[in-house]
Amino acid sequence: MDSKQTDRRAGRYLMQTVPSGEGYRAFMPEPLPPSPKLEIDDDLQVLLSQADRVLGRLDGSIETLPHPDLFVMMYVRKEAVLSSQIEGTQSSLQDVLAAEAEVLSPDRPKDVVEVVNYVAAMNHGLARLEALPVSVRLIREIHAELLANVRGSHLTPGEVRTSQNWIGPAGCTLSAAAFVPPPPHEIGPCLSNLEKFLHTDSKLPLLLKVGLVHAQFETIHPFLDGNGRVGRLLITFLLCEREVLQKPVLYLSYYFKKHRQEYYDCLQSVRDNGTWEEWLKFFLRGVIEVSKQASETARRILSLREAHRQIITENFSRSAANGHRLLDHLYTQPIITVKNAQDATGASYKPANDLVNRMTELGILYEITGHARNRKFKYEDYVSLFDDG
Ligand SMILES: Nc1ncnc2c1ncn2[C@@H]1O[C@H](COP(=O)(O)OP(=O)(O)OP(=O)(O)O)[C@@H](O)[C@H]1O
Repeated sequence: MDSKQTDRRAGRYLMQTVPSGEGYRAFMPEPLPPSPKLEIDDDLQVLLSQADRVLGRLDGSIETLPHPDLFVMMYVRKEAVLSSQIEGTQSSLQDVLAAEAEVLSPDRPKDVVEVVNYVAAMNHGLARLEALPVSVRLIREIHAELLANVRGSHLTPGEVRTSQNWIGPAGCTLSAAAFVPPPPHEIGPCLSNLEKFLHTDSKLPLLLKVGLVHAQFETIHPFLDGNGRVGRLLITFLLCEREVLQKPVLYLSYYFKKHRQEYYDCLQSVRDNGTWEEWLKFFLRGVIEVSKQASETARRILSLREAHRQIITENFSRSAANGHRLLDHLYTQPIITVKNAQDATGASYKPANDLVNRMTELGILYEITGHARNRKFKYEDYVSLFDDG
């Protein structure tokens, strides 16, 4: 493709002026799919088949887990932490798990609320997919969940922006921005074109479609805040909606974070040079990398659970059933109090306390507060499986 064909392929810059007379260039994306159409060369083809294969394998390996939903919940939390870290919050997976053990704790850090909101947005979106296709309406609902009652809530949760925004180093002016997305009156038409593309039954392989949609969404930048997070959630929702994945287990936040500059450069080059294929290669490499990692995590969970079930069977003659019950509970809530253990097993305080103490002696749980009262216990081996990133 020659450069004349590509430099307007993704859209064009429109000169705009603010009332003070200052000029800037806002970008107007062309509707998808790209024209001239995607050139699927050997490299792209190989990446596409590999991504399809590893994603299929990931989907299958989740099915082999005894409690796939437990894995999914941990995964969603990890994604929430990573995704919120890209945005600049500082909570760790440990903070989130600890806060969940004490849901009503008044000293729950604000950053954790943001992460918990991300989990809520994910769950809301997945539940809504039963009744509503991935659409502008769903995108707005997810945005409303994501920014409800947190920093940024003044930024109109669930509403597309009515003012011009821009991307650039902190404090930069509109005219010095790295990128200025479409003017506010163009957001409606841009989003409805995107929705049309989503619902058009094209022959485009799904992963390419998802990659195109993510990049286009980031270019439209329809909200004042949270565009990165909503755009990453869209990837997961589309894969679940089209049943490539039975469970929401593909998250690219870690990959985008690790290759942040390349990620931004690829998006910018699509706009400036129409290089959709290069972006898609970057995207597919991410799908391959994170699918492999997630399959490996699933495999390790399976063997960890087997090993710990065995230890419990050998060491708990009478209370093995409660031990197994608590063990399974730990896969959803890996930091617990004795009260949590009571709730999970149905045992009264004394046997639940004995159970937790015995699991601590056996090295399955670790007490993390160092206090004699209000103790918290962590299922360290499990949590550390999610430590990457
Ligand atoms: N040239 C660019 N430089 C930086 N980010 C860009 C660029 N182009 C698009 N983006 C997108 O903008 C997103 C950030 O937008 P916004 O701050 O609204 O989202 P967020 O969810 O609050 O942040 P984050 O994505 O950092 O978590 C990035 O994740 C990226 O997808």
